[in-house]
Amino acid sequence: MSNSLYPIFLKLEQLSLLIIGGGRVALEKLESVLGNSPETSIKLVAKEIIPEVKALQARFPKIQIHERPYNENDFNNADLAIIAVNDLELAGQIREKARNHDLLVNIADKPDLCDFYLGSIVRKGSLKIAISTNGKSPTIAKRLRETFTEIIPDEMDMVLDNMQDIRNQLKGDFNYKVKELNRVTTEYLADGKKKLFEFRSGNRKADPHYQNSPEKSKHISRCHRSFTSFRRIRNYYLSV
Ligand SMILES: C[C@@]1(CC(=O)O)c2cc3[nH]c(cc4nc(cc5[nH]c(cc(n2)[C@H]1CCC(=O)O)[C@@](C)(CC(=O)O)[C@@H]5CCC(=O)O)C(CC(=O)O)=C4CCC(=O)O)c(CCC(=O)O)c3CC(=O)O
Ligand SMILES: NC(=O)C1=CN([C@@H]2O[C@H](COP(=O)(O)OP(=O)(O)OC[C@H]3O[C@@H](n4cnc5c(N)ncnc54)[C@H](O)[C@@H]3O)[C@@H](O)[C@H]2O)C=CC1
Repeated sequence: MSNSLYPIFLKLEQLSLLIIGGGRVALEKLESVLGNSPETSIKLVAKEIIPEVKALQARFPKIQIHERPYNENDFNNADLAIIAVNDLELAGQIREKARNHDLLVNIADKPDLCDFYLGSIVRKGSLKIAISTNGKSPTIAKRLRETFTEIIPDEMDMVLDNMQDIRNQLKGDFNYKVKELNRVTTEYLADGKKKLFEFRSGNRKADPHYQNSPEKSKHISRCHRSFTSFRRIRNYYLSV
């Protein structure tokens, strides 16, 4: 079986999501969506809706809930749909209607009918990793999520903050930036804090106030911790 799924990272909060179904599976999908993109505009329609789904409305005011059978108008203005109904034939019919309205569709229990799958999602601050097993084993996707969440240190976010600072400080054309960022990360992965800090404080070397300030010590320890973590992650993977 080929693995031709193509992952993208949607700005879901700028789109409109239609969910049909209000049972356990709809709840699971909603939690995944809201956990990552809490401001998403969601219209949920289902004949019967479990209390846990209804309760989400209090915390996430952009969910509109309609307890009734779905109808054709529900597809208007939606960009994506997640279908979690307990009836395959019905799911197939809903998919056709959604397609006629140019929506991309996920049908929870029918991979063959899906335009997209939901992934298992690892989050560490700004880092996000989406995992798919090509539909073969959602349980392994979940286990991998747990493993990565455990082994990637929380300080990973500091690595990203530092790299963003460095990136913003670089002056030059695109090729120069690419070269510098590759050089910086190669060096720091190899030997760490000193060079990174010199680079980071480069434009403040002439500032005696900064050189003796608590701010400088804070920056050194922050850089040190974040790149130590980064090296630890990398060395771990190189050793297994
Ligand atoms: C194809 C896909 C389409 C889609 O739903 O998007 C799909 C399909 C199906 N799932 C089924 C069952 C389960 N799904 C889960 C869990 C998750 N399922 C998710 C995604 C996907 N599930 C897509 C493929 C992703 C990939 O490529 O790997 C996750 C990652 C994301 C999310 O849903 O948020 C989320 C984990 C989130 C997390 O915790 O990190 C569990 C485990 C549990 O709940 O503990 C079970 C029970 C155990 C088992 O079967 O493994 C069944 C059988 C239904 C039945 O038998 O009735 C089908 C239908 C079929 O395979 O035919
Ligand atoms: N992809 C996945 O992760 C998994 C998928 N599944 C499958 O997902 C499906 C849904 O599971 P549950 O949420 O547990 O089922 P459920 O029976 O609790 O929920 C089905 C929902 O569909 C609604 N519904 C039915 N007909 C409707 C209509 N005409 N208009 C509007 N709403 C309608 C019902 O009111 C209910 O809210 C099942 O078929 C199950 O096999 C189950 C486990 C995991």
